[in-house]
Formats: sequence, structure tokens, C-alpha cells
Amino acid sequence: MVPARFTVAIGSMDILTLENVTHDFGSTRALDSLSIGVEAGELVCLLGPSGCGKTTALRIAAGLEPLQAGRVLLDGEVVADADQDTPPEARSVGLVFQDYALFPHLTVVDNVAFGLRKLPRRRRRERAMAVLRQVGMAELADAHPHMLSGGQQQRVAVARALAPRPRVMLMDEPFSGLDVTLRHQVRDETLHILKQTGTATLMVTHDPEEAMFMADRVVLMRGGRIVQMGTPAQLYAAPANEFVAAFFGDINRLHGVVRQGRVSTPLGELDAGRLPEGAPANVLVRPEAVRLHPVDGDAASGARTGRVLASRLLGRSSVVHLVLDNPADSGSIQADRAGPHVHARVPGRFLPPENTCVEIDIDPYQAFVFPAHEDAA
Ligand SMILES: Nc1ncnc2c1ncn2[C@@H]1O[C@H](COP(=O)(O)OP(=O)(O)OP(=O)(O)O)[C@@H](O)[C@H]1O
Repeated sequence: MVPARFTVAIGSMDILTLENVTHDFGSTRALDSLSIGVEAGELVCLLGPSGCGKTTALRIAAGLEPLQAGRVLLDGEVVADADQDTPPEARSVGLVFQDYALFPHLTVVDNVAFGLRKLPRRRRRERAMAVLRQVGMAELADAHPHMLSGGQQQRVAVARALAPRPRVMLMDEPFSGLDVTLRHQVRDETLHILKQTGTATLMVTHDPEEAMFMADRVVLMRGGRIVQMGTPAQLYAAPANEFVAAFFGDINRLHGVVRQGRVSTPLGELDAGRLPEGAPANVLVRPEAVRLHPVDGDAASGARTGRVLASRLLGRSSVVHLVLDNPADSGSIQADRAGPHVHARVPGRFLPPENTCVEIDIDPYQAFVFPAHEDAA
């Protein structure tokens, strides 16, 4: 029978399970009763700021860090608990780290074949070549690592980890050693390979965009605990608190007070949700939720307006810096009487000249109201 303290919400299909894992380094609590599961074929990203415990969780899953409390299961089989700690080589996990750590004296194909010692010699090379074909590196099978670019080395590292058909792939910041263009290309290829092979994967990243690009599910951590877990869309569109809302990039912070179920800010009014009448509220608005309308002549009466401080083209979108006009009837509690500074992000090229006036409204689905006392990012 499963002890009561382990009856956490872990799926029965999980390939990898961490249950109530707590881990201390001296007086530092790195993980605080962490429970996560990775289902068959699923890619889960551990995301969070530096020091939140991501790498420790991954190393415990791999068996590289001795378990102190909790359990680790692979395919439903306990590999670490109070009584046992199966070594990494006996766990059937594929490891990919930031530094690819290929053996410099071995060729590409021999690097990939290295983990296949259980197979007969001829089968080893066949299997290694098959995986190299999957990652598009078969033509360089006889090269040595120093002859490869960083991106090619990383593909070989992925092939080497996949070759023994591990039960789960564990990847720690696998793309962070690559420059931006290569990083995008290699992570795209890696996602395709992991999905084509149906390999369950737990990946660590501190980059929210990378997590959204790669993950079926994101586990956002802070201080050794999970703050929110869900699909990228759930975390982005329904953040549990200010920390989550702000973690996914630039955000405008405004303040207001609840009046008749609404919070009024210089950007517009929003539903106050469950906040009580008179409660101070923090309102977080994504820049892409700020919609701008050029004013030809005078602004419409009652319209929210702002003055353009600067407009910048960022490639696929433009960012417009604005100082908001602060209507006396807004009910807001801005300290800055000139009105707050906000960012609007508009698709494509939209560059209103400095000092011009624009009308503003907001997309309420990308604006979030939280109680003002809540712990901010
Ligand atoms: N070997 C160690 N000895 C002492 N403290 C450690 C050790 N490894 C990690 N820590 C501490 O444990 C906490 C969690 O570290 P961990 O490396 O897991 O975080 P992280 O989220 O992966 O951070 P980063 O993104 O910077 O790699 C941090 O406070 C860190 O300083």
C-alpha cells in the first residue's frame, strides 16, 4: 500500500516521478517537498530563477546527487528512497548537459556507440549510425569532436544520450553554450527528435521563451518549491500570482483600488475578480495587451491617452514607450502625477513619432489583477 504522505497528484502513466523530494546543502534548503512527474512521450521543463533548485532536482532524478528524503521512480519502479539509491548507470537515463563532454579521442560514431557496450560490436555501430542519421550527423560519423561546430557537437551529445533508448532523457541547460542563432536551430531539431522518438524528457532551463518553445508542461519553481505547473498556455494566460505573470517577460505594473467589482487604472478598467471592495490591487499588463490607436486631431472624449516617448522596431514587432495621461477620474493611486510609463508591443512595424498622442485600450485577457499585498517578483 502507498503510504499516505506519497499520495500526491502524480499520474499513473509517469515514466519519471519525483515524490516529496527534499534536499539540503548545509543550511540551504535546495528542494522543499518537490513532487513532479513526466509522462510517456512528454517533455517537461523545470523553469525558474538561478538557485531555485532546478539542477538539484535533475541530478537527483539522474542519481548524480544522493537522495536525502522522498522517492524517485522510473517506470513505476523505485530507484531511490530511504533504503536504496540506484547508481546513474543502472537507471537507464540519457544525460545531456551544457558542456557536451564528448570524448575527444573518439570519433563521432564511437562516441555514440560508447553507451552501447551491451550490444555485439556490429550491432553497436549499426545502432549508433541509425541515431546519427536521425540527428542529421551520419556524414560526419568518422570525424573527431574538435572538427565539429558547437551545434554539431550538441547533436552528437543528444544522439549519444538517445542511443541506448533510455527510459527518460534528462537535459540541463542543453543549449546555453550555443550562440543565439545556433541555439534556436539546435533546440528546434532536438524537439523534433525527442517527439519523433517519443522520449520522455525532463529539461532544465532558466529561459521562459525556451521553456515555452520546448515544453508540453512547464514546472515553474522558486526557492525549491513549485509555484505553478501546467501547459505553457496555462502559465502565460492564467498566472497563479505576480511572480508567474512577471516571469514570462516584460510587464507593465499599475496599481488601483477595487470599486464596485472593478479596478480602474490609467490603462483602463478591469474586473477585480474576488478582491473585496476597497482593496488595493496590483495590475500587471503584458505589453502586447496594450493596444494603440493613432489620434487624428483631438482624442475622443473619455478615451485613455498617452504620449509617445520613443518607438523602436524589434524585428517582428515594435515597442512603443508611452507616458500615460492620468485622468482625474481614473480612481487610480499612481504616485507619479505625470502618469506611469508603460510599454506597448505591437506586431510588425508601428512607429508613431515622439511626442504624438495615441489612444489606448487593453486586452483584458492579458492583464492580471492581484491583491497588492501579494509577494511580488
Ligand atoms: N553542491 C552544492 N553545495 C552547496 N550548495 C549547493 C550545491 N549545489 C547547489 N547548491 C545550492 O542549492 C540551491 C539550488 O541550486 P541549484 O543549482 O539546484 O539551482 P538552479 O535553479 O539549478 O540554479 P542555476 O539556474 O543557477 O543553475 C542554491 O542555493 C545553490 O547555491
